[in-house]
Amino acid sequence: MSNVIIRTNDLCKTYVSDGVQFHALRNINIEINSGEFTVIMGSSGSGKSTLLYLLSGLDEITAGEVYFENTRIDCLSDQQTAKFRRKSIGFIFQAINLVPNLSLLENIVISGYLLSKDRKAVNERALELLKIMELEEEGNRLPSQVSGGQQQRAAIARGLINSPTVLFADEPTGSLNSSQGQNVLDVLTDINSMGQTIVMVTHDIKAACRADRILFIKDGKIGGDLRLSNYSKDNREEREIKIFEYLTEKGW
Ligand SMILES: Nc1ncnc2c1ncn2[C@@H]1O[C@H](COP(=O)(O)OP(=O)(O)OP(=O)(O)O)[C@@H](O)[C@H]1O
Repeated sequence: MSNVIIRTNDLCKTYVSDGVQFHALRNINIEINSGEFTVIMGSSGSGKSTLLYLLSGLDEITAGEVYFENTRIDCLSDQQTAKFRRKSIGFIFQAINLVPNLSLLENIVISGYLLSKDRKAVNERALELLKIMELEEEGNRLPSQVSGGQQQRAAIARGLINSPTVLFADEPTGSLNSSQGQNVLDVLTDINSMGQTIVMVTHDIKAACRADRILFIKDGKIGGDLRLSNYSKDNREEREIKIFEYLTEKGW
């Protein structure tokens, strides 16, 4: 049985700005597997975030097809798309985007209340997630009263509140210092080892070495596909060397 969870067929995205077309993604054909930690890497402007937005149904495609658990998501109605987003995906942004006047706990539960009427179950799940994120003491604080790393961990909890099929992350460590970033990556690695499928965009090799697999984008096309699952997750140095070797081999 196939464990492919997301599949694209000749996926394209063209932006039009001031009447000028820009082909941000061209004929992307990829499969993403359930339970894997997939990283999308590439230089600035290569199309990484655009791909993440199309795979998660957050933006409209120009041409091609996107299948999520065998459902074609690029031609859903607005209402179906909204339901799909709430139920099947979680999303973490570089800018974190917590609501500033709500506590961390309120930020987490509010996404749950939008989907489920069982507030008690949502509250219990939120407390469980706060524990996993090591934020038990901070739940009642406002985002401004905790560190950037703690804010991002709360955002991860918010992204997980509805137990999404896939957690998408767009440069989740981009606004954090090195130790906060490592901490957020540790959390993502832990939840992946509990079975959570993750697709993360990064240009940072230290973040990418957490992946089972890295898809490289170059000028809007898939330029490489590297599997790291044969290398121990604990030996990140070996994984970083492998990525460097691969990039050198490709002449990037
Ligand atoms: N709304 C838009 N209108 C026009 N062009 C856009 C738009 N969004 C993105 N682009 C262009 O599409 C290309 C891909 O953008 P994208 O944000 O996906 O790149 P990226 O690899 O994520 O870059 P970065 O690492 O700098 O965030 C870039 O050249 C960008 O300028």
